[in-house]
Amino acid sequence: MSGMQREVTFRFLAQPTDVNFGGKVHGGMVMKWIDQAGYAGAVGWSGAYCVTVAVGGIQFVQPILIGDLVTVHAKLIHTGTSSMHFAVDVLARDLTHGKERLATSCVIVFVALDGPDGKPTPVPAWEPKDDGDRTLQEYAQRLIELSKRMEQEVAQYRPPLRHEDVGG
Ligand SMILES: CCCCCCCCCCCCCCCC(=O)SCCNC(=O)CCNC(=O)[C@H](O)C(C)(C)COP(=O)(O)OP(=O)(O)OC[C@H]1O[C@@H](n2cnc3c(N)ncnc32)[C@H](O)[C@@H]1OP(=O)(O)O
Repeated sequence: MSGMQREVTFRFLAQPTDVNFGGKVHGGMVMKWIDQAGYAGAVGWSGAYCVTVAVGGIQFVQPILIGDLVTVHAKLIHTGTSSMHFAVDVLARDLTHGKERLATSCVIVFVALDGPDGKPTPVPAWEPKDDGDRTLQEYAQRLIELSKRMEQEVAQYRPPLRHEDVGG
């Protein structure tokens, strides 16, 4: 039921196909897991088809190795009209030693659409319940501001796209 499921957790083992030549999981693979967990959270919250629009504050803190137990935890921390902002932590645990460590964290933003090729559609509003929630919501809002400033910065240096550049 939409508006009821705030958190999603994926848990699996890091496999040889996930790692680079140095034996560490590719950053791109970690981002794929983040995208998938965020997508599951966004669809679970909104009950609609969702697309990724932004990722902010991503930090690769520690590597993930083959055989580590990986936990990807996505938690809704802010909703706009059609957007849902999830704080995602990726944790890794060497099963032989048992200690879990933070590998990667970020905030990922999804927008609910009224169909796979549709337009943004409203999502159920989420309200913070305690000070911890309020702190996370403020963090999401600060990242939106930073993202807008970054877009303005990038726009100054990106040449305008021509019609033929986009395959039209
Ligand atoms: C039925 C099929 C089943 C399939 C099931 C199988 C799938 C099983 C595997 C799934 C695995 C995972 C999948 C992941 C999902 C993808 O990876 S989707 C692919 C990557 N993403 C895209 O292609 C999206 C491309 N972007 C777009 O199409 C357009 O930007 C959008 C999202 C339609 C928005 O259009 P727009 O005209 O910019 O709309 P606008 O009203 O201005 O903004 C909408 C909202 O986005 C927010 N926004 C826009 N830009 C930003 C930004 N940079 N930062 C923050 N917020 C932003 C706005 O603030 C606004 O928020 P609200 O105020 O409504 O809360």
